[in-house]
Amino acid sequence: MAKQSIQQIKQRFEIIGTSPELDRAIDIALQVAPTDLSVLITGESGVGKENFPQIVHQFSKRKHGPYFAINCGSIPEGTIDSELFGHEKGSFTGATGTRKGYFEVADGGTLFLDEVGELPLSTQVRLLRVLESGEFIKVGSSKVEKSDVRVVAATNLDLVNAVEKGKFREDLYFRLNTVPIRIPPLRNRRDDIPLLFRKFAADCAEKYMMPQINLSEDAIELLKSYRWPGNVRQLKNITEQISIIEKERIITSEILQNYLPDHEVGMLPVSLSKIHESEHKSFANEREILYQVLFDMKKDISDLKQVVNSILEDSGTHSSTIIPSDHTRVAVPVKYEHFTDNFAISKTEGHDIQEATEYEESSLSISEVEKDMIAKALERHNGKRKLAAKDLGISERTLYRKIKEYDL
Ligand SMILES: Nc1ncnc2c1ncn2[C@@H]1O[C@H](COP(=O)(O)OP(=O)(O)OP(=O)(O)O)[C@@H](O)[C@H]1O
Repeated sequence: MAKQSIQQIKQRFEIIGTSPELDRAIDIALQVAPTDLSVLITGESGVGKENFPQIVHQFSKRKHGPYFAINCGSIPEGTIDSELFGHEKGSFTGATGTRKGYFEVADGGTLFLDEVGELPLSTQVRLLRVLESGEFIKVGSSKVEKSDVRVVAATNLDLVNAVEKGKFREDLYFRLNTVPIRIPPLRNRRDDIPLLFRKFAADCAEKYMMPQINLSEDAIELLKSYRWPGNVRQLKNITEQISIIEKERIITSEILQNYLPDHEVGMLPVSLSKIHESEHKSFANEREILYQVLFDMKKDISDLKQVVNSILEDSGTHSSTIIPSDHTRVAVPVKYEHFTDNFAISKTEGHDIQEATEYEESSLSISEVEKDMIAKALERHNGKRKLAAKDLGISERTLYRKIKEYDL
């Protein structure tokens, strides 16, 4: 494909980057588009896979037909068959009428199955059948129906590994992977990093009507040398954070490093102290949010200990009751009547020591905190995953995965 056409595609789909790997991925998408072959787009999370099925659709003979993008990871296992293939009235509780599925409504068009690796095995069987013969059966029906749909699938999982583990059908993998398109991680196309930064900074400046941020020379080098585990999505988030939080419009490497989580040396809470010191809370991904929560909880506990100690010292009863800052289990001979939001403590009147209460610093694991946060967010939003995911700052797909993982 001529460079010119690739350039036009980039403009039309607002794809930024000049790396040969990215150009090659666009080139393959354009070449395969007019055929009816299945396409599998692979690449780490956040690399920019979502544009590619649209390129395939827009440059195919189906471009005037319907196009639907379905996130397989965010649809509960119990309803995925019905979503994809439809159902008959009365086929399950709540099926008050017959419903068309995506394969029926997308007849003559393209279906983008994102996170295809998340499909349950039983749905994989149905998918293979429709891909091979165009035939499908609605849930609760026995009538075979036909549909002419082209499937473009995407995944950030290692499907070969999933096949080996028996989680993904090998025949379906080969059927979907007729033409693979691999989107390289951002760290393998470092020259694109400053271009993407400039684009996101310009978008942000326009959106919030503010002067655009620019990088100093040393900041460009730092940005390019970073590993970008969250790829373009992470770069976009960080650019937006800097645009909004920083007053300076020239971003130096000193400013920039406050926003780059220390993934190179492992994501230890120590990196949070840096964040805390600078008071720039940059959360590149959900794990960081959890570290921040843990960090804040730990700080709250030590603040609390200090308050208790100072009260005990004031009342002269401290000799045997100082709460050590680093011990996990201590005896506190104070009756806590209540803790207000700002940790004021009321002792029982007239008696400094009423009873010995055992105080145990809770040793919550990250997963426990995560589970708790997710459960609370779901409760707050009456089980509405979309709102809960937004509240938690994670994708709906990730939330769905976590719900399954924690059996919530
Ligand atoms: N080359 C690019 N130019 C401009 N924006 C990009 C580019 N690549 C990705 N983006 C932006 O980065 C964000 C993440 O991209 P996208 O959602 O396509 O990632 P993904 O690979 O599908 O991730 P996931 O597997 O987690 O769904 C989007 O906002 C997208 O617009």
